[in-house]
Amino acid sequence: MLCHDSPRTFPPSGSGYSDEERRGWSLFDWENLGVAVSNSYGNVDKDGRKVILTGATGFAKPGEILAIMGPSGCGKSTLLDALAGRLASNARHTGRVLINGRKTRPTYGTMAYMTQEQALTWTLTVKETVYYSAELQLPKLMSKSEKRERADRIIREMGLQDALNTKIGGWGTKGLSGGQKQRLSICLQLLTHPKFLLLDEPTSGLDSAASYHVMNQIAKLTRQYNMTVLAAIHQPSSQVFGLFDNLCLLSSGKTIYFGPTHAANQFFVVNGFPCPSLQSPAEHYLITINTDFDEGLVNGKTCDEKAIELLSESYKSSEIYVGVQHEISVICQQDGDPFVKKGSMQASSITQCLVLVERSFINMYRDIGYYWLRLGIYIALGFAVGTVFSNIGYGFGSLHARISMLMFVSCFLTILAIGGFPSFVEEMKVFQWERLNGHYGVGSFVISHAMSSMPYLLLISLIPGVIAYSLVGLQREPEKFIYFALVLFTSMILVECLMIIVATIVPNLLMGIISGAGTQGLMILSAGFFQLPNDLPNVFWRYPMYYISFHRYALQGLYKNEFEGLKFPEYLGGPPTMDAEMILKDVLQIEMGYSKWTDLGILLGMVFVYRAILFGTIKITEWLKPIIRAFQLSCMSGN
Ligand SMILES: Nc1ncnc2c1ncn2[C@@H]1O[C@H](COP(=O)(O)OP(=O)(O)OP(=O)(O)O)[C@@H](O)[C@H]1O
Repeated sequence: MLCHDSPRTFPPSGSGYSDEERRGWSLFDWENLGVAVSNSYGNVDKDGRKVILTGATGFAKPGEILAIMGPSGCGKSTLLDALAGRLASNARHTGRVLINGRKTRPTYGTMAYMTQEQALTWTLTVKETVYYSAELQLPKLMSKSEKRERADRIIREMGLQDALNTKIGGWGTKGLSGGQKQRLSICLQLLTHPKFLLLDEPTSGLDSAASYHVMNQIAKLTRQYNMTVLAAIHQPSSQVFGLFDNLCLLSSGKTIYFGPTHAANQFFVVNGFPCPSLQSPAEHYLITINTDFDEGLVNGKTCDEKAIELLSESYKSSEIYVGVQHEISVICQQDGDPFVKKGSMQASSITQCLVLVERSFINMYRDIGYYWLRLGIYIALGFAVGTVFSNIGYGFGSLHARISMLMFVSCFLTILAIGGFPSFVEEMKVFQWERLNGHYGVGSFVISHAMSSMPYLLLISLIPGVIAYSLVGLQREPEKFIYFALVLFTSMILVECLMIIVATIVPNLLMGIISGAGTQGLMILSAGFFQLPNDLPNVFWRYPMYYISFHRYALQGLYKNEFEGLKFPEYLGGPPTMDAEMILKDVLQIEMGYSKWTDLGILLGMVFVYRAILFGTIKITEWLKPIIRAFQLSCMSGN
């Protein structure tokens, strides 16, 4: 069996750590950790709970790699999630998790965690992705060239230099392979040399040579920067296995072995499962503890639940387990450094905003579904509106046509923002992943997204606006057209923000599209067109919907803009006796106590309010999640 070059003493010699050793500590320990989920199917107990992990005890130390291994579904990811404080909402954990000997709940940005699901901006190249991430994550005192140097080095170390200018790919565009994406995700996590690095299957999708190179680089950085690394790993080769300091073997949620990698072989020998001479130890352990298949035969012994039970009991009565407990008790007696966020070590908020604006702008430019597709549809609709209402004129019939045309433009064009929803969801996924890993703050995201989308929103409101306005023949004064375009532009900004708020609350694509369309439908219904304002039922529709629907201000502004100054001939042709302002007030029940500019002002004010709501929604969601979880857990334990 291949072992690490310099095996560490285990249990530790002496009873404590020196001050030098404790400086910059990053120490994990967990005792009797159990995880159960509710609302699950399959083997559940009488309370409907399924136990995923039970009695897990262990630790992870700086400068060392702990490998978590076991058959698929044994609870490796669940253990990492529990340690990172990222369990699913239906999961409850028992037992104790300490960081630096203190009970701390890991929050945003306190550790780097590469989950199995990658969230990468698919339109960017490898180089762009790592460069932008370096600018976001690395300290403000570091120069741009130093950041790029580090990014280049990490790209090289992960063997991605040949794919430097390859786009990540997605949505039917093939870019990086699965293994390359995996390595890119590792690059992003390694940029800052984080104190805690959790990797869920870092070598999946990689061939054995690539797996070794990647893990070897991680091992080097682990020793060089004293990082504490935990990696859930499938089927490592002997070479890769030799890089690990400690091993945690799980089977059906039970710990079969936790201790130094080099002592595992002896443990299996003692328990009657010696490793065949030509087999890799890691492979042997995994075959031995896999109970998923009937034919599991190792050295003539069938590996069933009983064998697992035997190994688990044997481990609990072994000296190795005593050693683990001793190590944990030593750790707990130490007064470790408090666990701090890395915020102070990052780029300034202004730099983060500028980098995010640039990155988001490029993504919007390259993702056809973000704006370009909509622009095409808007142009087509601009022509459609222009031809249906062409040369509207000033006859009595034009009164109704004007009202309908303005209604269609202000409501239907904005409702098409739903078309960009898939892109919003993708962007939110990246944001949420980067946020969890503490790459930047919520404020930087909200401001940068608003700024990067402005040019595109101006484009998609102006071009179809010009087409529809000129073909229909609305009032010719430039001031009237500018107002028309400004209302369209502001409405686009608002609807865009509304959809991102929906994507924050409902990140599921289909549910988000339905929720977004439903919300807009309610706003349009209460805008005062389909039912006149005074006829809207007071409860809900008038108060508050009529007052919070931005479509109402857009519609009123557009009506005032178009009708003010016009006179219509009476039906059957006669002298111009119908004053348009009278029509606005008496027929359309428009509030004439203030000018159209006030309507536009309200819309602009709403832009800030909506962005503040987006900021608040993200913050509240982050704040509420642990509270809801705690409430769910107390309900579960009350069962
Ligand atoms: N939130 C959850 N709700 C219901 N079941 C869950 C939940 N989380 C995990 N499980 C179940 O717990 C078991 C362990 O899952 P986990 O993802 O930890 O396994 P794993 O060892 O990481 O597997 P793999 O190696 O295939 O990724 C699986 O059967 C999974 O379906």
